[in-house]
Amino acid sequence: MGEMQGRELELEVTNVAHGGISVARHDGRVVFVSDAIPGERVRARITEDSKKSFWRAETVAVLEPSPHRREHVWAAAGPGRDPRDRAGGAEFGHIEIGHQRELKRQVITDALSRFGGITRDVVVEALPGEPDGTGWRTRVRLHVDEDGGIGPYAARSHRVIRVADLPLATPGVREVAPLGDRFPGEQTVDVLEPSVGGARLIIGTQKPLTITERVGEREFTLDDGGFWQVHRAAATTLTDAVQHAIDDALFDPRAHNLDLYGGVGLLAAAVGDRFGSATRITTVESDAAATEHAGRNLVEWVGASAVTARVERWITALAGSAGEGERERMRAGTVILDPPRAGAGAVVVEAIAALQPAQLVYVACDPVALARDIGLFRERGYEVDDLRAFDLFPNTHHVEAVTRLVRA
Ligand SMILES: C[S@@+](CC[C@H](N)C(=O)[O-])C[C@H]1O[C@@H](n2cnc3c(N)ncnc32)[C@H](O)[C@@H]1O
Repeated sequence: MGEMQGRELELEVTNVAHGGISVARHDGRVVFVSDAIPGERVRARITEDSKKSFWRAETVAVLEPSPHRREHVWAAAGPGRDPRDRAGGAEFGHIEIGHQRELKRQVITDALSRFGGITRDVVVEALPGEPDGTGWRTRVRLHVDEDGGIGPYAARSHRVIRVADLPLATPGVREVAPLGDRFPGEQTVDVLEPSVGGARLIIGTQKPLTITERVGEREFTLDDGGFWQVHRAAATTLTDAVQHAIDDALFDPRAHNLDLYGGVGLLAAAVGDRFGSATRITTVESDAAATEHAGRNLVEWVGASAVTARVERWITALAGSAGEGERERMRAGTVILDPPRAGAGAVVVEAIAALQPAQLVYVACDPVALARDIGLFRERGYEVDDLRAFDLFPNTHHVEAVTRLVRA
């Protein structure tokens, strides 16, 4: 810790950076500032000064507000509280919703240029029926503090913040969230509202129960603690986006098509629904419970199968062992991949590229990880020929992208 820690500075905020923070400069040094908006002048407290190249700071007072600043959608996360007592998970809640999307657009285009080596303009699309970025979260994790009380973590820390409400959550989640109750001895309380069957709680590590999610006419089962898209309209939006991203001219239902990081089979089903029940597609997922559900969720597609494996091992083994017939089916194939936040990474990109599929549809929740992987695919002969972005996480800095890459 250096001597600046805890000191307050006046800063001109100039840019937005990945991770929901803004950028300012002080005596030539970059300062990452939370809870500010580019164009503002703020008083900020230095929270980290151990690095030579940059410091971190949190906004204590806004001296010259941006025209895009508005009252925070969640008082518990807003400037009325000391930065250390602000609830995390709504770090863009003080920014007018259209401008949030503009900032997300800037973050994506900047990441694509810096890490992916491409210049591409992007529009961040609002989800249908999205009013102001509240009421969308179908899943909320609350943490238990030392007195048994519950709340979200503070931004960038594991301090539990007691809150009176959860405005980003769906009405059902808000209704059952036991915000005033105590859960001594537990670590977490999850509140979720699947699209079928009403809202419920998962207290600690209780035995998993099966729930049902509906997407259009189709139903998916999954464990209540298992992965499912969080925004109430996300599963439908991504189904539609993946179906549109696939280039028909490059799609062969008899090829070896893959749905990597497949969860309970949402995107494999999107492909099957578009190209028919004989479509061959293998979904690969590391969580055995999810794969078991995927097997059942995809039962009506005779060509679909679900495999429990870590993608990096499975795809490397395939790239190493495939015979000529298999390689031909892979070259004709379409690969959907929807990795967690860290992205697919070099090992997976290398193995996929070695198999030379006709097209890839990459669904990404982190623009920088996506851009890095795009850079790796480009070095191996693929190019982006379609990219859409969706505001799947309004009032947070997160943004989703769906990209098609084809052999150059
Ligand atoms: C972003 S989710 C996507 C799930 C699915 N495509 C969907 O939309 O519902 C990522 C999934 O990858 C799985 N996963 C994470 N790391 C993995 C790995 N190394 N290999 C295989 N699956 C992994 C997670 O369990 C999770 O289900």
